[in-house]
Amino acid sequence: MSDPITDQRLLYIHDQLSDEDIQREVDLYGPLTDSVRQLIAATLQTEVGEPDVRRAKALVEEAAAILQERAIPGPYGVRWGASGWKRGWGNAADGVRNAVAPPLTIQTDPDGRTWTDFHLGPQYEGPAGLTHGGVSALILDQVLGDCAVAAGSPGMTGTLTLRYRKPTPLGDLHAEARFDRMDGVKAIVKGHIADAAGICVEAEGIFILPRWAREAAAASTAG
Ligand SMILES: CCCCCCCC/C=C\CCCCCCCC(=O)SCCNC(=O)CCNC(=O)[C@H](O)C(C)(C)COP(=O)(O)OP(=O)(O)OC[C@H]1O[C@@H](n2cnc3c(N)ncnc32)[C@H](O)[C@@H]1OP(=O)(O)O
Repeated sequence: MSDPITDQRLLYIHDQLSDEDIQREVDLYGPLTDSVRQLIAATLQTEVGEPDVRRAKALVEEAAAILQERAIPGPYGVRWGASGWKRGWGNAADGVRNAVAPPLTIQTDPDGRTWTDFHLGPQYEGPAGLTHGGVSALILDQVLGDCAVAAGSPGMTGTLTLRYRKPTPLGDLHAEARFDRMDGVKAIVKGHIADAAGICVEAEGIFILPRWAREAAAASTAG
């Protein structure tokens, strides 16, 4: 029987890929992902006639069949190359190969502040003309989670608390996070999403390295 903890561990993979090979994959798959992202927006915005909709559908199905000819059977997981280059390429917020991701390019300043300027297209709509609250949560989860990583305390999200202070428009937005403190094994990180006029959503996250990873880290330090 499959065990979720074992399944999860098996998807953290050190595959020793060289930086040159990883860069080649970025250059190959990145533009494909961008094209699919364009397709998602076009699918919801198009007003062409019925024959064109049907023709587009057939072309999309043909493209999907080509890509499915050889494919991994499940999630991409998190992989590291020989130099330590980390690829969370299936990640729903910033995955290089995930067209559902806005995408986010998350930066970290020397003082540990983690931030991203990003653009949300029409596919992220919740209330009319506004960003879906769950999408804001997705983005804050990732930006706060990366801030915990930058602070040296990576972890799964234990608790994410949000306060939606004012409606978040679609379009150009900014998100940022700062490490607040450790409380035992819990890393506490605070952040927000803002538009040009100010803060829209505030967040506090508690990130915890799972027990199995804490035990593996303790064993490798001891050994
Ligand atoms: C080889 C490398 C391995 C790396 C490992 C990778 C980690 C990720 C790294 C980098 C990612 C960066 C990007 C992230 C961005 C995206 C994040 C997401 O979307 S995450 C998906 C959503 N979250 C879940 O699905 C969590 C599901 N929950 C769990 O897995 C566990 O419940 C977990 C890890 C949260 C805690 O499990 P326990 O077994 O480690 O916890 P116990 O040992 O019982 O408690 C430790 C302390 O934490 C508190 N605690 C436990 N659960 C809590 C919770 N949910 N909220 C707040 N505190 C909690 C407890 O009260 C205890 O506190 P006291 O030490 O007594 O003060």
